[in-house]
Amino acid sequence: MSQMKPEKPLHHHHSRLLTRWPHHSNPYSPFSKLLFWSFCALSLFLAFFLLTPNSPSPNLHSTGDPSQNPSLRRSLRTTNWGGPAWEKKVRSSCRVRRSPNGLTVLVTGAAGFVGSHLSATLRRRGDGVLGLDSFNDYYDPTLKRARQAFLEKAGVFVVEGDINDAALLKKLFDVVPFTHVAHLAAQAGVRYALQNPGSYVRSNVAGLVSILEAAKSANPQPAIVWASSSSVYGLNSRVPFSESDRTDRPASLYAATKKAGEEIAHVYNHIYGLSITGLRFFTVYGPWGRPDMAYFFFTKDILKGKPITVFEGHGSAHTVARDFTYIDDVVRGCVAALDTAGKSTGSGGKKRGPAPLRVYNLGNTTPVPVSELVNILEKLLKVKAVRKVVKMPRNGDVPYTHANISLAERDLGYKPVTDLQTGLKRFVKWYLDFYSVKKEAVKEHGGLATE
Ligand SMILES: O=C(O)[C@H]1O[C@H](OP(=O)(O)OP(=O)(O)OC[C@H]2O[C@@H](n3ccc(=O)[nH]c3=O)[C@H](O)[C@@H]2O)[C@H](O)[C@@H](O)[C@@H]1O
Repeated sequence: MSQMKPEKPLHHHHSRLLTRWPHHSNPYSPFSKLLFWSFCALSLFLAFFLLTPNSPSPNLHSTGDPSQNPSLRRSLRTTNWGGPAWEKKVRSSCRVRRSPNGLTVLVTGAAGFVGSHLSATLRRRGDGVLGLDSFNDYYDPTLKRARQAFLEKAGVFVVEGDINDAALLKKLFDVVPFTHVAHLAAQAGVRYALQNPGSYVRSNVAGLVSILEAAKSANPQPAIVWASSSSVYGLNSRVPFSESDRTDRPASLYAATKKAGEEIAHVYNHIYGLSITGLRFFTVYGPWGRPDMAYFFFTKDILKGKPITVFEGHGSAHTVARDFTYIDDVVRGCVAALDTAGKSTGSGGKKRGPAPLRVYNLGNTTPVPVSELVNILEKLLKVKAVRKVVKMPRNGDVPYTHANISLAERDLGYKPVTDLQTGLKRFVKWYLDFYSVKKEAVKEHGGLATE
């Protein structure tokens, strides 16, 4: 593509180009100019797409970021949705089996960790559920495909597509009168933002806007429940974290994009009357979890006998701890948020009256030090971890999270019931089964917990 870059001053380039079209007697005619500028625009466009480098990370490559990810670029360009058979699958997945109050929910990020659990739970209850997922390769897509397989068995169709694909979203809202959107598609992970900042902006900012644009134009307008993050509290030092605390000092770009999402939610609620609920998740873990999260790759590395890096804090904030929250508890919170979401009031892009705008912490209320997380994993796996304790790098991590959940308790009836020991036991059981870890193989590294 480099030959498409202008090497000479533009006017040279201009006249040289125009000599290729001799039938235009006047090289400066309006038509020639139009051709010339179209060519320049096309060259720039192609150069932008084809010369953008790929992610440098070998195992956490690119994300929901079309410019950084060739496979995603392809999937955005090729239309693999539409047609009568596809529409039939969409409609059947959205059929409500629980009347009269059944919901019809579009779940974005349905092949993701929280999205897959939420989709299955809603479908089991008899709600109509349609999934949407880009299946990008931020982490192993085979795990996403496995989640898709269990959703298919549960009667949930997952459409393969991107949240930034406005035509696809319009089509979905044309085919199905969704009552709710559970928007869980996002570029997750705090530390990866240092490697691929653009993917956070595209998924968490542009992607959210794209969903809200589609929702505000839909008729009826759905209510939106979406995933914010405990990371919005950033450098807040008041504990436990309450929804009324400051969230204007994010420590990572990830947190900044989630905080931006909360402000964007305000705009769409204010202008268009969309009912919007943001849920601040606190380090959600459990079976079918995300391989980029510490509890997951610690398990993998401990089983392999590989060293794990355990962060410790700086100065007085010595203990690094998280309010780890078990997936089933979080899913109950999501379902309650959907059930209690008031209606959007607008139609056809016009606001008709005020609509609810809510934000809730979904945490566990019991922070546990990361060193204790490792102790529990060691006991469950019966393998001693090889720990490398290092000072927490300045990579966007915060030392401590702790949720005050009284608001969610009051409005959603949210009540987490799973402690870290219990939740990790279920995770480890799933992990060993899913990856077919043989007891014999594990014993080589020191043994394995037996039930
Ligand atoms: O709830 C949240 O707000 C966030 O929770 C997690 O972010 P995080 O809490 O950083 O979860 P992990 O990446 O699993 O890290 C857990 C703990 O392990 C520590 N850690 C991580 C990696 C490592 O190599 N060593 C280590 O000690 C981290 O500092 C952190 O304290 C998710 O990755 C985010 O997507 C989510 O928004």
